[in-house]
Amino acid sequence: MSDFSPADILAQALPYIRKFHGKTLVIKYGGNAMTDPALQKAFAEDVVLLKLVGMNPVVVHGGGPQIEGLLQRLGKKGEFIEGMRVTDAETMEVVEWVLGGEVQQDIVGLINQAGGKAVGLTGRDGAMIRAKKLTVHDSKDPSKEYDVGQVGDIVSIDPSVVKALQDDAFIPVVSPIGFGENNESYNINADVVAAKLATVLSAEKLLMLTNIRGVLDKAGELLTELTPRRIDELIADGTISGGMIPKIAGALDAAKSGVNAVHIIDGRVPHAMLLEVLTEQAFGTMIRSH
Ligand SMILES: Nc1ncnc2c1ncn2[C@@H]1O[C@H](COP(=O)(O)OP(=O)(O)O)[C@@H](O)[C@H]1O
Ligand SMILES: CC(=O)N[C@@H](CCC(=O)OP(=O)(O)O)C(=O)O
Repeated sequence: MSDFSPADILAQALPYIRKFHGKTLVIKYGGNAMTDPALQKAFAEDVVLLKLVGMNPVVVHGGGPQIEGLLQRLGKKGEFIEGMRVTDAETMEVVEWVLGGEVQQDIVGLINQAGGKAVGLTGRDGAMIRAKKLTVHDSKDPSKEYDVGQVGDIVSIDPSVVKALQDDAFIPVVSPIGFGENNESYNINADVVAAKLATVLSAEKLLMLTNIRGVLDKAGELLTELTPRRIDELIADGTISGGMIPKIAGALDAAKSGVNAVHIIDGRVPHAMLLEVLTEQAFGTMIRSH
């Protein structure tokens, strides 16, 4: 970027502002990408800037490390299977408390401070995210199943509350909690919620901000583009593992369901989102639908 003067950079943004005007951008803000206060502030400023130039950002946030922190204080240790937190009743209470409370309100507060009008929602609000119990399949041997407790599989998303807020100049900030037939709560992976929400909103872009440069190959090199076939290979040989599994699965679903641009990007880079949306710079990993 140092080759460009500030005026060059601003001028470069114009075609992107025109292209994305009035379009919905779903931004997954990972718990790992939100640990540094200066980065959090830059993130909130980016969201507000995109809104003020006429785009419709919708934030879906995670909070894995923050949940882990409270579990530890309570003397519990989190366990993950295939990137999903094993969620017993007590863990579910912690998840609701952390995601629906502190983490969300921090993001809402920072966006408001940056001059936006953010509204925090969980999947219960506006009867948005209906879920049922998820059965996790082993990524290498799909006949093998795991019970991970109160983890939700999305049944449907009704985005009308998000749309209503968008139309009224608000910025929705969604935490990944769903509700079941008997009003029970479900803990849903935030990547999965972001991907599905992007699909039902017919979003132009899905940006997943995480704590790594993008998807890496076995040698640690950045993969700038991924096709469905390559993703299958990388999962089968164990190159993609842990938290990257639901992220890439969600990203691929969204790409196949018509979200035009799906990118996994490095949330540790200040203003990562602006660079991705408003400049020519290729950044992170782009997921292709075919
Ligand atoms: N092939 C891969 N490329 C990049 N990251 C990977 C890969 N396989 C597993 N990972 C792990 O996935 C993590 C990102 O997922 P996760 O921790 O769930 O992030 P977030 O909190 O942003 O959702 C990375 O930090 C890395 O440890
Ligand atoms: C089922 C499941 O794993 N839910 C996640 C929800 C939060 C999340 O996804 O946070 P990140 O985006 O920061 O990873 C969890 O309990 O950690």
